[in-house]
Amino acid sequence: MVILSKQSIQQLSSNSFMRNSMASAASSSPAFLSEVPLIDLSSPDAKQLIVKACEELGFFKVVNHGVPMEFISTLESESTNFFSLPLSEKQKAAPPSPFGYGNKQIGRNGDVGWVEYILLNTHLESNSDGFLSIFGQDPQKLRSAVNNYISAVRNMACEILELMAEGLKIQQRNVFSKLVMDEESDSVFRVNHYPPCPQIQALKGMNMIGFGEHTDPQIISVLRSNNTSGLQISLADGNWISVPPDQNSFFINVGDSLQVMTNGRFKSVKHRVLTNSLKSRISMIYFGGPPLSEKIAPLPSLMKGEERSLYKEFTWFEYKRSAYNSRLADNRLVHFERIAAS
Ligand SMILES: C=C1C[C@]23C[C@@]1(O)CC[C@H]2[C@@]12CC[C@H](O)[C@@](C)(C(=O)O1)[C@H]2[C@@H]3C(=O)O
Ligand SMILES: O=C(O)CCC(=O)C(=O)O
Ligand SMILES: [Fe+2]
Repeated sequence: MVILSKQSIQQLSSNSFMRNSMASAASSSPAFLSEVPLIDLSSPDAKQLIVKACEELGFFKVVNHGVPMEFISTLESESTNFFSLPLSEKQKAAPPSPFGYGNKQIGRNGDVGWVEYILLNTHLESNSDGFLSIFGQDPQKLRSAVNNYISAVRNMACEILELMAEGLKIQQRNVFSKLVMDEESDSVFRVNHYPPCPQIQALKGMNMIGFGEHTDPQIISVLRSNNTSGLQISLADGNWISVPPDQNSFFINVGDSLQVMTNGRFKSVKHRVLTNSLKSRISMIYFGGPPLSEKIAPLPSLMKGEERSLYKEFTWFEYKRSAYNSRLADNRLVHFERIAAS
């Protein structure tokens, strides 16, 4: 269990934040998804089950993932140590522009949440040593902890993307995975800390937004959290469903770019995080993105008969620029949809 200092909790409890986020307090529906699709990566059925989950929900849970527990716990404890530092120390690594420490403000367009976080470039050499030395006591130790974790998670993401291609009967098995394995891949790593929010106990039936609803713009997101609940996904009918936490598994989100590459067959899942009144949540997410110059378009081999592309042509650079100029809850793909011919 992660225990954070009273101080780090107080840092988030400013009155202006409470006023601001009360306005966006969400009514909680305690429903838990009876079964999040569960994929055993060692099972021969994995590829079909992954395709089914991506078509129906855009979200699933993975076991037998092969990521050593030691890599996960080392990074979680480094992160816990960092978030327990005084705010003045953490702010030496701020603002997240785009990489660094962020507190309550998410992105550049006015979104706020009951969260503090670290955003890192997965090419670690692009993050300054100064930043890494604030994050960890020993930058060298931290660098290797982050490297070990990211490379193991990237390999797992690659295996999943190859199973997706096989399940979709695409000849080129690495059609998706080569994009995140590319040296130029524009991938991001994020650690979120949601301190407990005791004030919400008084607000019966309400919850504070930790991270507002959104879809992830990249190809694939690989999320691991501690055992504190909070993550919710939106179903096709608009209902929000709580995802039971599982610290030994990973959760996979289909991102907007994969929705486009499959011409809408896979769904980019809308999700959000609500804060817990008693326990802090730590999540670590790898966002696998393509190189900036990559053209994102439906794969011709997936287009059946007269099927037309639902999207205009764009590069990841163009999509990312547009996404980073949008608010969290905006539908970012709508600007890239083709108007259907009548
Ligand atoms: C409000 C925003 C935060 C975000 C950039 C954006 O303008 C819209 C997309 C957001 C998101 C969601 C998934 C990831 O957490 C993230 C790093 C990303 O690539 O897109 C965040 C961006 C962010 O926190 O800067
Ligand atoms: O922190 C979480 O559990 C999810 C956060 C998230 O969706 C994101 O950072 O994009
Ligand atoms: Fe997300």
